[in-house]
Amino acid sequence: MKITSVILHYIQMKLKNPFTNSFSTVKDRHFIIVEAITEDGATGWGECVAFNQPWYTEETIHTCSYLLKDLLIPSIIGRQIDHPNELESIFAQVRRNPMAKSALEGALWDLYAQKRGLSLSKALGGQKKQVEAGISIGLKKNDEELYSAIDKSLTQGYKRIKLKIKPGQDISLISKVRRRYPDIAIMADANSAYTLADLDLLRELDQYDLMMIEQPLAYNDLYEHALLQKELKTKICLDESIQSAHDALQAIRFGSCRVINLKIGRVGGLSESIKILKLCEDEGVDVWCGGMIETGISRAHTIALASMKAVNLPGDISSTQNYWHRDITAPEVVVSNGYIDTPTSPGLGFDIDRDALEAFTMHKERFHA
Ligand SMILES: O=C(O)CCC(=O)C1=CC=C[C@@H](O)[C@@H]1C(=O)O
Ligand SMILES: [Mg+2]
Repeated sequence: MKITSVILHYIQMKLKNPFTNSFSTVKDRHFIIVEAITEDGATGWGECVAFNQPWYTEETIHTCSYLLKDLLIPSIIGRQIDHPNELESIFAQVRRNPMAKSALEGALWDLYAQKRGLSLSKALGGQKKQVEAGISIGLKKNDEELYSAIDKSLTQGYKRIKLKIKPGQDISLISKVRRRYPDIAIMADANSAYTLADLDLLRELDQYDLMMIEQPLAYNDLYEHALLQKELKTKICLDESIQSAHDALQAIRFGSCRVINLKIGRVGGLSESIKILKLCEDEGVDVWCGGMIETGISRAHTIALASMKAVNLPGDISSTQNYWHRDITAPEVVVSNGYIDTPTSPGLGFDIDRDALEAFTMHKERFHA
């Protein structure tokens, strides 16, 4: 296939409710939606999931915009590309910056799947007809709000609940939730809010039967997580620390984690994600697909990835209704009894709602061969 033009749609979407974690409260989301068009007139879609500020990883929507416009789009436009795997060497001129690369790579995977008449799931090698959905619940103003969010998630059938924690809202929060809900599957995500000086506190979490604790220590650390994992019964899951298959290899070999939260954007795209899944399968490490408070486009990529056999735990793949009044894809992502059906039609399996896309668009930029 040959990409003859790319349109970047800069959009802004307001969340139904603010989402708070240890470092930030997200109220509205800016995305760059990538529309890539081939010489045959086919259209593929990708999404840049970076945040406005670099509190999660170092990338932002602005750094991604610069890289897409000045380096990544020019490197592929007008060029014959037979398989999205070829992008790894084409993008090698840019070190790191996985979210920028992933935004464009996702559109090429969509095109590649369409061209072969396959769903994205099948094009990746996915086998599951349905994927297991978990939900991520942000920090709340008080216990009542937290319990009501948990109750709602349980009614909707989510397979596991992820709770955000931070210093001052950790043992107290988890112990109360565990007392009130003795049998539910819960895990905690700290977004790097602790250090090894908090070892005693982190050890205390062992008594609450958490499925795992996600990214307790520094966003770029592997060494101290390995020391911590030796001290804990609870499995450590890494999120921010894993930005490539090589990071995943090091983390597994060092013993820094027993679980990986695989986010397509954070690791540079679907091709790199597949390498990580293969590694996890070979090494017997648990893995699930995370989300980025994203639109239906990125969710569609994530659902396709989660349909692969190596993904063995429910992901952060909540329904459209969880974050948005209106999404830019149709139909909505629906979670039913804790499952999402893997789409079977060619490509993403979701249509782009052009009216919604236009309604959220702040500006667009076009690039031609
Ligand atoms: O998209 C989703 O539903 C998951 C959201 C979520 O939990 C996160 C998204 C992005 C940054 C964090 O706040 C958090 C995470 O760390 O996994
Ligand atoms: Mg996380």
